[in-house]
Amino acid sequence: MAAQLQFHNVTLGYDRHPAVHHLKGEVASGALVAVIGPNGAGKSTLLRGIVGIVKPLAGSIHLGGIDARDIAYLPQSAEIDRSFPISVFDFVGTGLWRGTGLFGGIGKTARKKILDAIAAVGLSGFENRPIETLSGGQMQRVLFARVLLQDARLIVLDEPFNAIDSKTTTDLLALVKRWHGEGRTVLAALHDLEMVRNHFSETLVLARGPVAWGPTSEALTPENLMVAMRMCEAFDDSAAACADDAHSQAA
Ligand SMILES: Nc1ncnc2c1ncn2[C@@H]1O[C@H](COP(=O)(O)OP(=O)(O)OP(=O)(O)O)[C@@H](O)[C@H]1O
Repeated sequence: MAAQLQFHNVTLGYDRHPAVHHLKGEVASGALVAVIGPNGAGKSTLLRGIVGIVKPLAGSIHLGGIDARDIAYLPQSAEIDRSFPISVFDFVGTGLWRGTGLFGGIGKTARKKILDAIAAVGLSGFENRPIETLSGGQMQRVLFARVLLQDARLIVLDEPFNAIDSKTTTDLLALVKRWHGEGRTVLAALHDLEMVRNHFSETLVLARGPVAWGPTSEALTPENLMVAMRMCEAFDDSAAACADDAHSQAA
């Protein structure tokens, strides 16, 4: 299977302080990958690196045959400014920007697509509600509807099931499985290890650097989780980029 994503010894971070170190490897097209690790392990940073929000301090990330517009990204809910005055319909409709442009009009076909996406996440009737009035679980459904509409080859989900009830989780997990069944590549940062074991075929255990990466049954072991915990605890947050990273960046 062709690679959808390649990590070439990539280091990602903020203000020259690395948050994810020396990641090498690739994600096959159509893979369903869980990214797990303790708090602060670098999961969000890695996902932000993939979608281009965080630029590598060293090394590189290659997208196999797609460009950044072909990626749908669901950020952590805390990163979304819910006070922005926008309705559910208009927010979900931003998933079509790739086709319509920022100021493109929404025609009949686009309107139907938006309504269908809202219906697919069980929110018919909520179209005119301002997003700030939604519950956490409803907002998560809205975010999934926007991803659905993006029709992307690569889908990147940052803690998509955080703080939502089991019914919502079941519904949204079914969407993830549908995307996987359609041959899309899906990466998700997750904390629920039971869910990972039961539903994700591949797992990357991250602790600033990779601890293990492969079939979930081999990567998600108590030993690897213990190593990840220790590595995160020992990590020096104020460390600068490695000398060889600084060199390769300058080159
Ligand atoms: N915008 C930022 N500026 C500076 N440092 C940041 C920024 N975002 C994250 N970091 C730091 O990068 C490191 C990795 O954070 P990251 O959010 O990627 O971890 P995570 O695995 O997603 O954690 P969690 O499970 O708690 O969401 C942490 O030390 C964090 O403080």
